[in-house]
Amino acid sequence: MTDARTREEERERRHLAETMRLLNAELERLTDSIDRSAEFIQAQKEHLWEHWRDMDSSEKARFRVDVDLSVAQGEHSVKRRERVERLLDSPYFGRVDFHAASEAGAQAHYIGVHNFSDPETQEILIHDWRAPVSTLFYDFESGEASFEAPVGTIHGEITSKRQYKIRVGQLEYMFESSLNIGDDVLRRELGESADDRMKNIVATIQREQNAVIRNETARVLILQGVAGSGKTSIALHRVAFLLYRFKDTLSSDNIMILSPNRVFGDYIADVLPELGEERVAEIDFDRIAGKFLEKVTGYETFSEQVVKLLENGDGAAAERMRYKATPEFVTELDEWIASRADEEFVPDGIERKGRRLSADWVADAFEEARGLPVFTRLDRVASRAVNQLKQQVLDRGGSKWSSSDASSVRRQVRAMFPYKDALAMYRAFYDDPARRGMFEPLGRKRIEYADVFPLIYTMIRTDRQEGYGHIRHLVVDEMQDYTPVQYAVLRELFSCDMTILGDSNQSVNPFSSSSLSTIHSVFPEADCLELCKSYRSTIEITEFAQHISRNDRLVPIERHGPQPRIVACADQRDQLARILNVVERHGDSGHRSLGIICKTVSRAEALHASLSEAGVELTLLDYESTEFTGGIVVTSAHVSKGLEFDVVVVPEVDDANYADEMDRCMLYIACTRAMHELHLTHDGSLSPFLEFARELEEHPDAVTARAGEHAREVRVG
Ligand SMILES: Nc1ncnc2c1ncn2[C@@H]1O[C@H](COP(=O)(O)OP(=O)(O)OP(=O)(O)O)[C@@H](O)[C@H]1O
Repeated sequence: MTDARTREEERERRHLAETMRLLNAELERLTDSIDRSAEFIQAQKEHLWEHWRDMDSSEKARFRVDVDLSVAQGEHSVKRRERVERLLDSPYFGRVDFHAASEAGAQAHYIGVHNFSDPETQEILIHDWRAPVSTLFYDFESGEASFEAPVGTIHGEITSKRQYKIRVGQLEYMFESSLNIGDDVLRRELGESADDRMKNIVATIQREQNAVIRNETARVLILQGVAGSGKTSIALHRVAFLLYRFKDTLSSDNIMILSPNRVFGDYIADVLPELGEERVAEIDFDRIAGKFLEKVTGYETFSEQVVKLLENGDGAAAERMRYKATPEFVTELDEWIASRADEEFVPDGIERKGRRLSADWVADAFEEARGLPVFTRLDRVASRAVNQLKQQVLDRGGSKWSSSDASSVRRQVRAMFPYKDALAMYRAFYDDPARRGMFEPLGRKRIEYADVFPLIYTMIRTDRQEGYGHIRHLVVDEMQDYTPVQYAVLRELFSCDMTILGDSNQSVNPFSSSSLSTIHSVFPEADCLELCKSYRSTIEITEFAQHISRNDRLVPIERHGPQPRIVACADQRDQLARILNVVERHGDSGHRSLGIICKTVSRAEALHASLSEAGVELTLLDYESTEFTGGIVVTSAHVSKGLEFDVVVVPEVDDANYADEMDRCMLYIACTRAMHELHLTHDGSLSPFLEFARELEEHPDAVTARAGEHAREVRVG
């Protein structure tokens, strides 16, 4: 190391020590203030209990205000203390020296997860990564640069940029990097083992990712990104950015994430708290379906549909799905619903208790409510009729008006329209000979998944429904798995900004997946952005997965690891032994998480049972799971969406198991979950999707003795 570098590093260590000293002093000050607030509140409460009877109402009110104020101050200090605690672990990760054109010299700006100012001088010692000046760190190399400050654009020159890794207050390494966020630091970060949960990436956000995070103008932003390009991470950082940028008008209560399942929701749950923001509410399409259909009809779930297709491909069902998965279908259904009122409502006279309203009166009342959904319109006519007739009956004197009279009037109005509810109407949509056979309920009271959202859409378009009015920003992950009609439902329920992200190569159902252009046709006003760099996996794993499902736009990050292994096994027993072998070696490696990803949940259950019997401690993740656990996990490709593991094993990659297009999607998803190592096992012939990798195939002779003891005559999955 040169003398100059040693001196610089020494200077940085002193700066770090001084920052830590100030942070520790602030921590102490906040802890004192929290303790004092707690003591004050306790004293006030005791005083209140003792003197409650003697106090007049104004005194009581004053006391309550004082207590409320102290509670609020205490809560504020607790939040600040949490931030200081986070900074004490790693106060900053970057520094940018910027010489503003209007100033005499360059100034060093340290960037961390939160702002921190010197309590005495108020000088900003650490800038929040979301602050305007921090864009210099993410968006520019050395040389000319500018950023948008509240006072306008500040032009100048970046004279130096540094990156640091500080853990538990200790400087582990630092890099001088004139480039964007240096590759060395990024590679080091990516080379680390997977955490149990998704982690924040503030220290190494790349320029193209920063553009998505800091986009303030798009009302709807659609982000297509290859596997492992950081879409989910970016969406969460974008939420944190928006909460910071619009802190006066936007809170975490106004944001919702629509995620593919609860395991995924749990997996990402820590990112926002790590960034100093509250968790945001989460929802999925199954819960939306439950809310609407609970009292209407039974229905197949998305996962049941996927299982049906994977286990016993049903051509006619696939045809129905395909028909209902186009934007044209939404237009057709929409137009049909809109024309029902004009075509099928037949006004008639209403009679009750000897009083009558004419068919013309009814027609006029119905016309006046034009613009409302048809069932709301009928209710409006019925309410007006009830009021009119009731008034007439009461004016005449002598007779009374009861609730059964009102019900009779409502029944008469409903009888003027041939459908009793949205479900009846939706069924009738398929009476048209051109659509015959496209609606096949699963028994008397259960509909196919492909009908769930068309029906919900019909319900929304025909009757007033409660939406999510308080939500101001919705994040939709795995966008490719949702059909245009699901987007139409979202549009009706959420009239807010959206960030929609996904990857068309990772669809779990090729019959009803949506491409970027399909989604764009539902949101023509959307800004579309694309992320092509893939960060998760080593170049060897990424290239392997590219052969399964090619995306020419994908650019792998330069990080190397072992070649994926395909192990040809003698039989099921041998295959189980090979998997046990990987599990055993995993225990001794430095890696933390291992995902064994089967094609379906039922295969995952069987393998979970076999491995548990062999004494392996592991967790099964299935459709009912709500938590993501680290360690060794057995799951299905569908459930593994969005997750990642240090090491992945994909069992049973034979030609019977991975044969059609849907299987290809599953195999691609499974392989792209691996960060550092990928193992595939099979007995029988290799899947045609892996033909390209024949030369990687290993044909070990015999089962290893230790593993062989555990292996039994069981199916692997
Ligand atoms: N700029 C970055 N710095 C460090 N790590 C990154 C960066 N971008 C992405 N990663 C890492 O890459 C991995 C993939 O990120 P993420 O899960 O957000 O990608 P994704 O596009 O949603 O993946 P998929 O669609 O395959 O589920 C994560 O481990 C994430 O931390």
